[in-house]
Amino acid sequence: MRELEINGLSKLIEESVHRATNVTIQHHEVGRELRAEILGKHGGFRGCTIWFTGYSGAGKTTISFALERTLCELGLPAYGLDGDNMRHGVCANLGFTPADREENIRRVAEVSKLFADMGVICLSSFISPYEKDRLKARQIHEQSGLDFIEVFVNTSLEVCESRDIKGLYAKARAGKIPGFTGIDSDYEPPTNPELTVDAGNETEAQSVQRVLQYLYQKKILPEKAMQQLCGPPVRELFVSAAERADKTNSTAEMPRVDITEVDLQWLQVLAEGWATPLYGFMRERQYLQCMKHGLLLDLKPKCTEPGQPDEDNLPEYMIPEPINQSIPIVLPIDDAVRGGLIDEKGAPKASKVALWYNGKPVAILSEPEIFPHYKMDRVARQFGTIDDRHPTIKLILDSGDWLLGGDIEVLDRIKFNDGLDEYRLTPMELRNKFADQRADAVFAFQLRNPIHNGHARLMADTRAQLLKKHKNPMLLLHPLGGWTKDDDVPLDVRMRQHHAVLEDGQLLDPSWTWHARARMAAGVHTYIVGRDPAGIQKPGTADFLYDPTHGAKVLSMAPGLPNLEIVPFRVAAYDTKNGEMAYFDPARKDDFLFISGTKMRGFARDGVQPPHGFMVPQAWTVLSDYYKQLAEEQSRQKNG
Ligand SMILES: Nc1ncnc2c1ncn2[C@@H]1O[C@H](COP(=O)(O)OS(=O)(=O)O)[C@@H](OP(=O)(O)O)[C@H]1O
Ligand SMILES: Nc1ncnc2c1ncn2[C@@H]1O[C@H](COP(=O)(O)OP(=O)(O)O)[C@@H](O)[C@H]1O
Repeated sequence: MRELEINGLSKLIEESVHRATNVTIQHHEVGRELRAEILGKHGGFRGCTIWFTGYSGAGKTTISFALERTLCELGLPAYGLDGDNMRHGVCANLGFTPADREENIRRVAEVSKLFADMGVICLSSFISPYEKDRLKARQIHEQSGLDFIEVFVNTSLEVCESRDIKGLYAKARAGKIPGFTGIDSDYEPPTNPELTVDAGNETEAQSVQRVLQYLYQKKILPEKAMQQLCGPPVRELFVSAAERADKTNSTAEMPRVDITEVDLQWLQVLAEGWATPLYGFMRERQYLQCMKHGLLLDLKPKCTEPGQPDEDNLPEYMIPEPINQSIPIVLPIDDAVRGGLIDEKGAPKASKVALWYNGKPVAILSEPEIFPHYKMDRVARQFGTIDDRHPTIKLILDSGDWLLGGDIEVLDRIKFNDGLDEYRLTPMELRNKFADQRADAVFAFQLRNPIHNGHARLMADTRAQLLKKHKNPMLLLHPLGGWTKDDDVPLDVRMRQHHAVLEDGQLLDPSWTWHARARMAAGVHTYIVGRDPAGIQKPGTADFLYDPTHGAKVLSMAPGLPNLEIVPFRVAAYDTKNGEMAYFDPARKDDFLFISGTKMRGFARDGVQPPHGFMVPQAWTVLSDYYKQLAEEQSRQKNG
C-alpha cells in the first residue's frame, strides 16, 4: 500500500477501470424530466455542475456554500462538494501528487455528474490545478449532456497566502507540506472559464451575486427565484467595454438624431436599468400599454389589431407578470427629423439610428419605429389637465409630433459633471452596496426639500418598525435631482445639508443610510409614502391639482408592484410645548406649528432662526449660508 501511495494510486485505478471489461451501461426507467418534476418547485430540469477552481484560500468553499444556502432557500436543489470533505470519504486514500490529484478530480467529477443528472445544481469546489484534469471533468459532464460551468476564483497567491485561514501556507513555506499548490506545486489558471470572479478584490456578497447573475442569464436560476432574491432583474442597456470603440465608430455611418437634455436624462434612466425591463424608448405597443393601462404587459415589438395574429411570443419579449409603468418613456421628434429617417413609402431608411447629444454620439437605436405623438391625449391622461402653465406640460406640448421608438444601446456612462456624479449610482451598484452592508430590507425616502427633524424622526421610526422583522434595514435617502421648482433649494446645497444631518448622527445614523436616487430596480422593498408627490398646485392658483391623500391611496392598490411595502407617512410638525419636531396630535392641535418647505425656505431667505429642535444646527447653517450668498450675489448684480 505504501508503494502505491508513493507511485500514485491512479495507475491502479486506471488499470482497474480498464480491467472492468464485461460491463454494459444499464438504462434507467426514470428520466430527467420526471426527476425534475419531483425535485423542483420551480419546474424544469436544472441539473448542472458549477466547478470552482483556484488556489487554497481563494474563496471556493465560501462562495459555493453561500450559493448552496441561497439556492436551497429559494427551493432549488443544490449540493456543495468540497475538496476537504471529499478527501475525508470518497477520496480518502488520495494524496497530492499530480497523479493523485488527477484521480481525485476524476472521481469527484463522476460524483458531480451523478448529482447533476439527478437534477441538482452541484457546486464542486476543488483546487483542480491542472487544465487537462478540468477538461476531463468537463468531458465527463458534456458526454452526458450536462452543463459544466467552470468558475475561476481568481484570487492571487499573495492574497491567499496573506489570508492563510488554515495555516497551511505557513506550514508549506516551512517545508512541512511538500507539493503544496502555489508553493512547490503548479497551478494552471483556466484559459477559457465560463466565469471569473475577482474574489481577491471584491466582497463575498459580490462574488456570490456574480455567479447568481450568470446562472440567471443561463436560465438555470428561474426568473421568479431571481425576483424573490433581489427584486426584478436589472436590464442595463450599455454596450460592453470591448465593443465600445467599434460601436462608437459605427455611428458615423448612421442617420443622426440630436436629442435634448431631458431626452438624455431618460436615456440615463433606460441605460442604467431604472426602467427595467424596457429595452429602449417605447414602441407604440408599450406606449399604449403604459398610457391606457398604466402597466407594461409585454415587450413585443409590434402592435396588433383584433383579428390579426399576435405573434412574437419569444421568451425575451414576455414578462412573468404585468409591471407598473404609468409614465411613458418616449423620444419625441419633429417632422423634419422624421423626414430624414423614412423613405417615400414611410418605412425607416436604416435599421440603426445614432442619437447625439452635445456634438457627440451617445447611443444607437435599433429597428426604429415612428408613430404619432398625440400630445394632448398624453398630457390629459398623465396630468389631468392640459394647462401649459405647468412647465412639464408645456415641454411635452412643445415637443415633436412623432415618437421614435426602438431598442437602445448606450455607448458610455452618462455623467452630468456637476460634482455630484459620485452619488448617481446605478441600480446594480446600489444592490451591491446593500449586499455589502448585508441589508435584508431597503426602505426609501424621496424628498426635494432639506431634511428637518420631523423627516429624520420618521425615517428613524420606520427603521425601528422594520427591525421587528429584519436584521439590517437600510435607508435609501433619495433627493430629487433634475429640474425642480425654480425657488427650490438647489441639489448641491441639499446634498450638503443632508450630509450635515447625517454627520450630526443623532437621528439618522450613517451606518444604515445610503443616499442616492433610486427606485425599486435598486432593490427597495419599502417606501415611506405621504401625500401626492410634491403637492402640485393648479397653475396660477393656490389650490391642489389632486387630492393630497390620493398619492398614498393609489399606490397602496397599484397593480404590478409586487413585494412593495408601504409605510404611511405621519405628519410631523413643531411641537411648541415640548420644543421638538413630533407627530401631529389632533387632540393638542394648537400646540403644533406647521413649517412647510416654502415657510422653511422663507426663514432661511429672511435670516430668521427656526425654533430650536426644528433642524440639526449645522444643516441649518448650510441652508442659511446658501441664501446669504444668493442675496449677496443678487445685490451685486443689482448694483452693477
Ligand atoms: N499539498 C497540498 N496542496 C493543496 N492543498 C492541500 C495540500 N495538502 C492539503 N491540502 C488541503 O486540501 C484541500 C485541497 O483539496 P482538493 O481536493 O481541492 O485538491 S486538488 O483539486 O486535488 O488539487 C485544500 O483545501 P482548500 O483550501 O479548500 O482549497 C487544503 O486544505
Ligand atoms: N470575494 C470573496 N469570495 C470568497 N471568499 C472571500 C472573498 N473575500 C474574502 N474572502 C475570504 O477568503 C477566505 C476564503 O476561504 P475558503 O472559502 O475556505 O477558500 P478555498 O475554499 O478556496 O480554499 C474566507 O475566509 C473568506 O471569508
